[in-house]
Amino acid sequence: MVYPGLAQLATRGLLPERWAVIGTGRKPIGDDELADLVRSSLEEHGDPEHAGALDGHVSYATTFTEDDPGELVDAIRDARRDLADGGDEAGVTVVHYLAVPPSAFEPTTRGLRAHGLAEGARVVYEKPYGTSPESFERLDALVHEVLDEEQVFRIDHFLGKEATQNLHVLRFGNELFGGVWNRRHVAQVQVDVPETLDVADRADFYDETGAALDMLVTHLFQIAAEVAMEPPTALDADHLATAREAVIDCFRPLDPAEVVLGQFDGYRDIDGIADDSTTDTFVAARLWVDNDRWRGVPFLLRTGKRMAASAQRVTLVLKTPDELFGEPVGPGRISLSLAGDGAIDITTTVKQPGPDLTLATGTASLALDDVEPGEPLTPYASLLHDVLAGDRTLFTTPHGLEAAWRAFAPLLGPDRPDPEPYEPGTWGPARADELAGPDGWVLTRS
Ligand SMILES: NC(=O)C1=CN([C@@H]2O[C@H](COP(=O)(O)OP(=O)(O)OC[C@H]3O[C@@H](n4cnc5c(N)ncnc54)[C@H](OP(=O)(O)O)[C@@H]3O)[C@@H](O)[C@H]2O)C=CC1
Ligand SMILES: O=C1O[C@H](COP(=O)(O)O)[C@@H](O)[C@H](O)[C@H]1O
Repeated sequence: MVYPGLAQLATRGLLPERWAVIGTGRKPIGDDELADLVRSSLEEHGDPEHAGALDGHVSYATTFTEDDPGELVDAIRDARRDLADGGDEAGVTVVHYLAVPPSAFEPTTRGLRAHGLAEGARVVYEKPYGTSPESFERLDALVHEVLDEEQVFRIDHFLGKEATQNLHVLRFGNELFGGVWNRRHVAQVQVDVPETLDVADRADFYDETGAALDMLVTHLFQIAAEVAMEPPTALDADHLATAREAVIDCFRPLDPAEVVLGQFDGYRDIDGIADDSTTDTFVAARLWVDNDRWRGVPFLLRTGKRMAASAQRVTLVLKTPDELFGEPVGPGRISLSLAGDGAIDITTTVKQPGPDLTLATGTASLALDDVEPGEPLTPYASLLHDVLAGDRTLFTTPHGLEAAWRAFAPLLGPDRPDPEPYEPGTWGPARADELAGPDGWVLTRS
């Protein structure tokens, strides 16, 4: 996703005039293999029109460890010299992008310090930033020993999605929606990200991470915070970010009895996965936001691999009167699809066309790329652009993450539920359906 993001920025003329990418990893990669890697990344995840946008800009060097500079330290030095083109090398912005498993964040940060690569650089950390409250604290202490906070960009690409940013525009820009954004009008909130995807091509990363760390404490918590935030003191990007991070303090620590973990049948047969792995490939949780606005409204969060469908939906299920003209009313929903370029769908009760006063349900849909002049950036392109511009608004902060880890912590203790098996191609363990209440998950029903 990083290469396609860069390719989009390059094609749109949004990168600096002179730029270079040095890929790195532990094993050597030859020029042809690198070219294949980049090409397949662009084919699989990018826009065919951007093919070739990275040609001549990408090279590869084996990574450093704390004690060994590998090829990377020299490669960065040479690239800085080339990009400065006889000018001042201090004018070259260096971004270290740590798209590595969480266990590699600390050693890589120590390596940056050991090889003098931290000074003046920006460093992007992928998620999950830590794997527990303790490891989060240890990592963040180390990061602050090595870097100033202004140098740090903790990425959560769900925050870079067009539709995510529309959550607050829809709410704060339209009284119609802003007025119902509370427990008087909302029965429940669902953040639902089922995936048909497998994990076979990233078994090492996945087995040490699992669904709850990979997606719940990260993307789903951040989206829940986007929905739940209090109105910021000013409607600008900085205040919105502060409000988003602040509401995570109100997340009640998860009750393991309100969490269902799952593991799809066949997971343990994947190469690189232990025969007795208890890693979760599915998680559903009921989260409570303990403040006046949301008291009593369940936030239902669900995600998993090898499920029945792929979607990324945030839905506010609205309260409705019990009946109208003697007929049951509902459902009423404000729903956003975060996938792709995003969409907003409003579902309401309407009169069925015809002579009788009969009720029906209708949905009005707005594809966000239909909004003129529609030139959306992918989340990674958008966030990489922010990193280059030094704009940290859509990145997470230690304060918000500390609160997220506090709310997540009960799932790491002895009460962590055992993952329940589920058939690939289904909606996960049956118990997860009960969690959503009598009307169930909106996506499962549709
Ligand atoms: N895949 C996805 O859809 C998304 C992933 N992410 C995040 O990106 C990060 C990487 O995930 P993903 O790309 O899927 O995982 P992969 O397993 O595909 O890639 C991990 C990469 O890290 C390198 N690596 C592993 N250990 C080390 C180490 N000790 N030092 C240096 N490099 C190392 C590997 O290269 P080598 O083996 O050559 O060292 C490999 O390139 C994770 O933090 C994940 O949460 C975020 C958003 C989306
Ligand atoms: O961070 C991650 O996100 C992807 C889903 O990303 P998207 O581009 O489809 O929005 C998920 O599949 C992956 O497991 C996770 O690491």
